[in-house]
Amino acid sequence: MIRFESVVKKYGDHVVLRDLDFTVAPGEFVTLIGPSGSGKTTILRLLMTLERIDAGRIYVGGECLTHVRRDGKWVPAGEKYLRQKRKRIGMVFQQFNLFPNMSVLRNLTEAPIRALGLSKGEAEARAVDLLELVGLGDKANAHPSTLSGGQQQRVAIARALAMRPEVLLLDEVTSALDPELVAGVLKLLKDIAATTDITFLCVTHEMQFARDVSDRVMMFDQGRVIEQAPPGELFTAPSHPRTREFLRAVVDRA
Ligand SMILES: Nc1ncnc2c1ncn2[C@@H]1O[C@H](COP(=O)(O)OP(=O)(O)OP(=O)(O)O)[C@@H](O)[C@H]1O
Repeated sequence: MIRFESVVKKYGDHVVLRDLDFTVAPGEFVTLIGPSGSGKTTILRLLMTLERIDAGRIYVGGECLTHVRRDGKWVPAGEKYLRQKRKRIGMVFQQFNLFPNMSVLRNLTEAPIRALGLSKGEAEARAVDLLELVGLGDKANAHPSTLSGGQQQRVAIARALAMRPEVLLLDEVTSALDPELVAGVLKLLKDIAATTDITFLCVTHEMQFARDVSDRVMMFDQGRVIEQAPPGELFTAPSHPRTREFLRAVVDRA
């Protein structure tokens, strides 16, 4: 579960998110679409606690991510608290962000050992299972640089899953891939979404993927959700003029 409650995020004088409210239910797959610069990645960065909000509160799994109660008041959470909470949230990035000097296996075991306290054996058993799941059972000892972009992205997905996240954030995960590798990665994510109870929040320009996999699509513009609906509804009969304009532009570009 994810909940944004009256969230404001500014960079200097530039207000990126304005009193933003939305909820993603447990196990739901929600996709954020909208024009460049509208604040979609900022939402993911806030959930990764890479940025601080200026007002409001964010909740993950029913607990507040950004604030703690002290003497009956909400105060911004400290770094130690944020580190704890961050463990429940996985993210897969556009650029894979694998550790280049580690084998594929170690890419998957490093964080579970360090942050979750798993033994090396436990972490390796989990990693081996996940590499099988993403179709890379034979690449455990390979180094990321020897893999294709699609394979590297599969490793990044497996690495995120190795932390058993409650929430998985996807940020344009296919943008850096060669076109022929996109479908395989999207199919993998679709299968994971269908077979786990992970809550997904996804930013993508792949409208077909958004249509295929999402329970709900949120159209975002200038720091606000201007329309949200199941994909069948939003893509076929968008009600907001900005959504219609955006979808037309996306189709024209394709
Ligand atoms: N670190 C930063 N410092 C200053 N401004 C920033 C910073 N990060 C983002 N912004 C600004 O915040 C706004 C929202 O950016 P964000 O990356 O969230 O948009 P987006 O909707 O994800 O765009 P895109 O689809 O192009 O990735 C933009 O105007 C951007 O220039």
